[in-house]
Amino acid sequence: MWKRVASFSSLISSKRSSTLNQSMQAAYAFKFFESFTTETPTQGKDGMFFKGKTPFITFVLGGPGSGKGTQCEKIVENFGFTHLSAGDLLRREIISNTEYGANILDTIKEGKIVPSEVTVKLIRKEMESSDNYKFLIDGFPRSEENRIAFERFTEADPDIVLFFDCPEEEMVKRVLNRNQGRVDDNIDTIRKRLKIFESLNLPVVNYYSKRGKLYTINAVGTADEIFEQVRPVFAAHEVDEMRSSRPFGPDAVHFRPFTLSPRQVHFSRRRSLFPPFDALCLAAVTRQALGRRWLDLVLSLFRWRISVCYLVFTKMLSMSKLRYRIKPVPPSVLFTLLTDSGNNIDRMSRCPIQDNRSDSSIFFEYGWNNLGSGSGPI
Ligand SMILES: Nc1ncnc2c1ncn2[C@@H]1O[C@H](COP(=O)(O)OP(=O)(O)O)[C@@H](O)[C@H]1O
Ligand SMILES: Nc1ccn([C@H]2C[C@H](O)[C@@H](COP(=O)(O)OP(=O)(O)O)O2)c(=O)n1
Repeated sequence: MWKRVASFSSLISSKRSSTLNQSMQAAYAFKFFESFTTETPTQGKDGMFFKGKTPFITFVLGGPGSGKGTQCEKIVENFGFTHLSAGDLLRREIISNTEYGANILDTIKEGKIVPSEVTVKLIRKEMESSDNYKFLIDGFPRSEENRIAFERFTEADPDIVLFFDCPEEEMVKRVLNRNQGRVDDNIDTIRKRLKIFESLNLPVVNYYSKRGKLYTINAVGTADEIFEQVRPVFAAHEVDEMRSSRPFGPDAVHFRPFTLSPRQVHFSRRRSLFPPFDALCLAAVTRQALGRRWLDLVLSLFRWRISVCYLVFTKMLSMSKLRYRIKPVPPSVLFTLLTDSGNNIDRMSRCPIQDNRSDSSIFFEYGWNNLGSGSGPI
């Protein structure tokens, strides 16, 4: 059955399938998938496996024994991802003795790659049943065929691609010491897997490198040392993620899961909350400073210490996680800060009409020109 099926999967280009017996794999892949699945796969994210939140997908690539699984455990602990190891999912099929378990076992023993549709289906099923939206997909895609099948069936694109770069001899040493009773952890299969890694996996690595998604990690060193290279990648993206899931602010308007293209989501995630306020502050300070003699610039900045403090405060806030918990200061409060506190004495002494009205109302009556436009007492 595994090798009898003659129909080609429409997902796999015949050009790519020429490498390493790919055409044969492709030939039985689609039929295999048809039998494997109990439902007709529909393309697109809507209603498929994403429950109201754009998934955050990380592909974890690297040769056998490069330490992918070890680092994934640390990423899960530190950043709350759900770890989906393609190899583990396939091994689970073997252990559960599903109809195709035996075929998967043969493929793995040979050091070859299981038909993409099978692996994609298993991954997608796990994603669908997970409450999490942050996924580490370990050991996938292992070939261009894997990558294309994933894109087609899920219409999803990885946010990050990690590549653990490890010398071959180190990988061989680690795999032979792995001691997990795996059928493919023997020198013959490892040599085959390394060849396949080079011919099929490295093109995928190059593909993501060209698209600017690849983070190459030097996989030599202790697990902790390696994780110190991995940590900043996720720390940076964690901030972006929190920004995109904020319930208020500019992103809230732009963040509409499932209707944005991955590119649009990418940009909306990077939209800052504070630029309008920062710009307003900066404009206010600059305006005050313009037209003065250069010596007055320092004084004006001092006079505007509150707005400067606000500027620094918002900048710091925009870089911290607190930004998601603190609502931005409304423009009216900002104007009050700019007009009342910093210029109180000066403005009152220069204002053509001395009265008891609130500082803000005087500002709105006399405008910028009557505020702090001299080098009087601060
Ligand atoms: N940095 C490291 N230094 C030495 N051994 C490691 C390191 N990282 C992982 N290992 C060991 O190497 C073996 C393979 O690691 P694993 O995480 O399973 O790799 P992969 O998932 O890439 O095949 C395991 O026995 C693991 O304990
Ligand atoms: N995308 C994948 C991932 C794994 N496989 C098969 C073939 C691989 O040799 C085995 C084991 O994969 P696994 O990711 O567990 O291997 P390593 O952790 O890299 O040693 O599973 C596959 O066919 N397609």
